[in-house]
Amino acid sequence: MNNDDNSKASLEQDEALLREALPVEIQGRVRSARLKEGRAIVVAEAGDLGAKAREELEKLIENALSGLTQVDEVRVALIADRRRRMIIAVGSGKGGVGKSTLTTNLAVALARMGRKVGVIDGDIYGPSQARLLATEKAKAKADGDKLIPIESPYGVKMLSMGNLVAQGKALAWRGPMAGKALNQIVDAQWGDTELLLIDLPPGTGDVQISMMADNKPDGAVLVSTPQDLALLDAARAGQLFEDGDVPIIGLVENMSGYACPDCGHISNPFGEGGVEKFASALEIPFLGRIPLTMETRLAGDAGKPPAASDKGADDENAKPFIVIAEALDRWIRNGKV
Ligand SMILES: Nc1ncnc2c1ncn2[C@@H]1O[C@H](COP(=O)(O)OP(=O)(O)OP(=O)(O)O)[C@@H](O)[C@H]1O
Repeated sequence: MNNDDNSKASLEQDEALLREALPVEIQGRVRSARLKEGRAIVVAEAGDLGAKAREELEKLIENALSGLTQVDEVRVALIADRRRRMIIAVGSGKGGVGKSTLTTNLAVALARMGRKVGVIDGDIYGPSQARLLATEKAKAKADGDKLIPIESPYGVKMLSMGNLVAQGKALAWRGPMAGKALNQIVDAQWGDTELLLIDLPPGTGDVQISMMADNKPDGAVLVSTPQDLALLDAARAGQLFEDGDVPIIGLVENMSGYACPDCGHISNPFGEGGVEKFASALEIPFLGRIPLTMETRLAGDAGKPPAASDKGADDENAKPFIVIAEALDRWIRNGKV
């Protein structure tokens, strides 16, 4: 080994020593850690943290390293090299087709598969994620200028436009204000969240336009009921993503087939297979269909997403959401559903 190799090995040894002395939950933030004549110099990522959380991070690093015999002094430099999280938008052309229900259940199913997921309720004019994720009683707090997401009981963090605006005042939030609110939520203190699902308002309005400009999603899931009119609107919503070069991950058919709770007969109030045919005509992947069931609606109102069922995919109301979440998980891993 020459001198260069020696010094490289010793730098690496120092770095490993310092990193290992830190609590596991903050190790991922460390960009570099060096030790020079008893002085530990740690550079850590804190772009997503507010003032109080930054102070705490600094203290945690100082306390952990000052206990080492090799260290006399600790210097911490916090940088704001904003960590990139994946953003997936869930959109529809029309309201009431089940976009929010799908977003919640995909988030819960992905969290149960081990992903760290956050939900953003971008539907400023009719926020529903607080009800769906049972966080209605929680108030969003802030650390300095950073909002702190709310922990739902299902392992999914969330923030809603509804947390930023007093009930009944949403209509005054037009244009740039709505877009700004969305930016503030995307920039919140999401911590180790790796994936944000945005439940968009229906259509192609202000929130969508500002999202495409400032927080362009990595992909979009479109949801539609099987009626022709809903499909045409979904196509229009899809166009917005295509125009902005956002890949459409696929199309979901919601409220397809209604199983009569008394006799089990399946009827198709909105037609059958329409969304799949439509997806194939547009060469968009078809991600799956979610039947219309009384349980799904009641579960939504009660803040108990079917995807959180203890029975997992053995629960017939959870299964369709889990199947679509698995397709999404494959897309996140290999870019293909
Ligand atoms: N598969 C389903 N089976 C039964 N009810 C459903 C299903 N999907 C959604 N619903 C119900 O339909 C209603 C509308 O759903 P949801 O709020 O998810 O739609 P949305 O497209 O987000 O609507 P909005 O545009 O108002 O935000 C809710 O009462 C919900 O519980």
